[in-house]
Amino acid sequence: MSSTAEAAAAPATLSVPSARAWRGLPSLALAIVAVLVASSFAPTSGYILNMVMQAATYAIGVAGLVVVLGYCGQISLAQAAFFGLGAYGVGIGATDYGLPFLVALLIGVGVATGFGIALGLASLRLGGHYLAMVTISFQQIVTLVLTNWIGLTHGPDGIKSIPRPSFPGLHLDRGDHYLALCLVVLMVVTWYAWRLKTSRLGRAMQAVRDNEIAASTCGIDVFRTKVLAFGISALLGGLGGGLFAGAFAYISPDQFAFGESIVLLTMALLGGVQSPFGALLGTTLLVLLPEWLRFLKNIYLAVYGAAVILIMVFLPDGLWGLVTNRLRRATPIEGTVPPLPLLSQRASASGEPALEIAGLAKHFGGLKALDGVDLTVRRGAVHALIGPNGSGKTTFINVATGLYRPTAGRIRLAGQDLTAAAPHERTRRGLARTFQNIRVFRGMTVLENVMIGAERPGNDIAEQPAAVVGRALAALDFVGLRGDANRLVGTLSYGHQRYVEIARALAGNPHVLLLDEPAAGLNMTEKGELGALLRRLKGHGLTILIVDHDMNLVEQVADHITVLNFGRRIADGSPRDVLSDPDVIAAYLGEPRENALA
Ligand SMILES: Nc1ncnc2c1ncn2[C@@H]1O[C@H](COP(=O)(O)OP(=O)(O)OP(=O)(O)O)[C@@H](O)[C@H]1O
Repeated sequence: MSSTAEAAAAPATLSVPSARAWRGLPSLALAIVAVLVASSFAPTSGYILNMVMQAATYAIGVAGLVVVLGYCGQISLAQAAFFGLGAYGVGIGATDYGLPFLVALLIGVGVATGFGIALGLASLRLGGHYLAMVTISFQQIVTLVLTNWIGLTHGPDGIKSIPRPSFPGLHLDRGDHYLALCLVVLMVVTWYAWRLKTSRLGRAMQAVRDNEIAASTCGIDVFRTKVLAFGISALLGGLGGGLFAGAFAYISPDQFAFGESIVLLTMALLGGVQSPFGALLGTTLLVLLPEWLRFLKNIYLAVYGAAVILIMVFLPDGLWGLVTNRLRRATPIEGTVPPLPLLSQRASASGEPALEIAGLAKHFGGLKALDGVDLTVRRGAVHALIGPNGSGKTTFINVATGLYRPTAGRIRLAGQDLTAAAPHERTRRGLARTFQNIRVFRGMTVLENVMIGAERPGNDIAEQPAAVVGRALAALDFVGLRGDANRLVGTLSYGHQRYVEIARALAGNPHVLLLDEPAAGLNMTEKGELGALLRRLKGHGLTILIVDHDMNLVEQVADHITVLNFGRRIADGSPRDVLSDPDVIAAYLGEPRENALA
C-alpha cells in the first residue's frame, strides 16, 4: 500500500468520469447538424416518416424510464400515462383552447411532471412490487379519465386536427421539418440523460438503486433522490407525448393505455435500461421489428415475441449492455487527475468529546438490545466497542447512525444533538460508517463508489467535481486500490470490497468514523493489512469507533475500550484496565489478555 504523500506526488492516469459540464456538447452539436441535413432528405409525409416520428417521440419517453428504472432502480409501469398527459396537454390546449403549441406543451409536461413527483412521494412508504402496483393503478386511472371525462378529453373519439407549432421562418407543419424538431429534442434528451448518469445526482440515483441503506449513510437523501427521478422521468414522458400529439395530429386514450406502458418498458429493457443509447436502440428496434417481420405473415407476432424474450433472457443488460461491456474491457486508460491529499482536516488528539452517547436504549419488543449505554468517543482517539455475540454492538452503531430510532437516550456529534436526525443528515455533519455485511454499490466502479463518499454533503470539496475525483483517488490510494479504480466493484475480492467501503468513508473526510467489524470475513493476510491500515489512520489522528471481535486488532489500535454485555455497558476505560477486568474476562475474553497485563 502506498502512502498519502505518494498519492499527492503521482498523478493518476485513469479513465475517470469527467466533471466538465460541456462534455459531449461538440458531439451533440455535430449530431444535430447531421440530423438537420439528413432530415432535409426525409419524405414530407407517408409511412416511413410516421414510423421514424413514432420512434423519435417514443424514445424521448423511454429515456425517462432509463432515469427512473435504469439509474434509480424504481419500477414504473405508468410511462404511457405520462406520455398521454403530455399528449393531451398539447391536444386540449392547442385544439380546444387555441393556445400556442409551446404553451400547451409546457402545460402538458408540467401536469405530467407534477403527477410524476406525486408518484415519487408514494415511494416514501412503498417499494418493490407495492410501488409497481401503485404505478399500475395510476396508469389505469389516467386511462379511465381520458376515456370517460368526455367534456375535457373528447372521450374514446379522441382529439383530431392537433396543430403543429409555428415559428417564423420554420415550416414545422411539414413532416420533414417537424421530424427534424423531434430528432433534435431527442438528441438533447439523450445527451442530458447520458450526462446525468455521471453527475452527482446520477451517482446518487445509482447508489439508491444499488443499496438504499448505504446510500443514506453516505449522506444521500434517498427519498428526495427518488422523487427527483420520478419527476424527471415523468417530464421526459410528457415531453415525448406532447411531441407525439403534434406528430400525428390525432390522439385517443387507447394510445396511452397500460399495454403501451409495457411496450415502453420493453423498449428500455431490450436496448439496455441503464443507458439512454440503449433506450434509443431498443425503441428503434421495437418500432422497426414488427415491420421487418411482416413478411412472416400470421406468425410474425410470435416470432417478434420470442425474439424479445430471448434477448431479455440472454442479455440482462440489453443490447447496449452487450456493446459497452465489451468496450469497457477494450477502452484504453486515459485522462490525468492529480489526487488530493486525504484527510485534509487532520484531527488533533485533543481529547475533547467528538461523539457523545448518553443513556442509549433500543428495545425490540421485549428484547433490550441496548439498555442505557453511555459512551464518549474523544477527538483523535481510536475507541473500541467489544462484547459477546448479540451484546448490542451493531445495534449501537445502527442507532448512532440513524438507521434505528432509539427507545431512549441522546446522541451528540461535536456538541450538536443528532438524536432525531435522519441518517443522511448525520453523515452531512461528519459521521461516517462501514458495515459488518459489506454494502457497496455493485452496479458502479470502484472509483464511482468512492466518489459518492467524497460527495458527502458538508464535505469541503463536495461541490467541486474535479476535487471529488482527486479525493476519491487519494482515498483509494490510501487503501491500496487505486489500480482497481475502473473495475466494477463486484469483481473485487471480499477483502478488497471492505477496503472500498473504508475508502468511501474516508473520502468524505469524516469527523468520526464508525467501523463495524472490519475484520469480519478477512483471511489472516488481509487482517494483517487491515491492522496496518488502521494504524496509519490512527497516525492521521482520525477519530474512530471500531467494533470487532479480533482482539489482536483491537489491541493494536485502541486507545480506549467499552465492553457491552446483554445491551449494558460492563466496562469502560484504557485497554490495560478493561482487558484485565474480571467481569470482561468472565463475560467475553474467557482468559486475561497477555498483552494487556504486560
Ligand atoms: N432488527 C432487529 N429486530 C429484532 N431484534 C434485533 C434486531 N437487530 C438486532 N436484534 C437483536 O438485538 C440483539 C443485539 O444484536 P446485535 O446485532 O446488535 O449484536 P452484536 O453485538 O452486534 O452481535 P455480533 O457480534 O454477533 O454481530 C440480538 O439479540 C439481536 O438478535
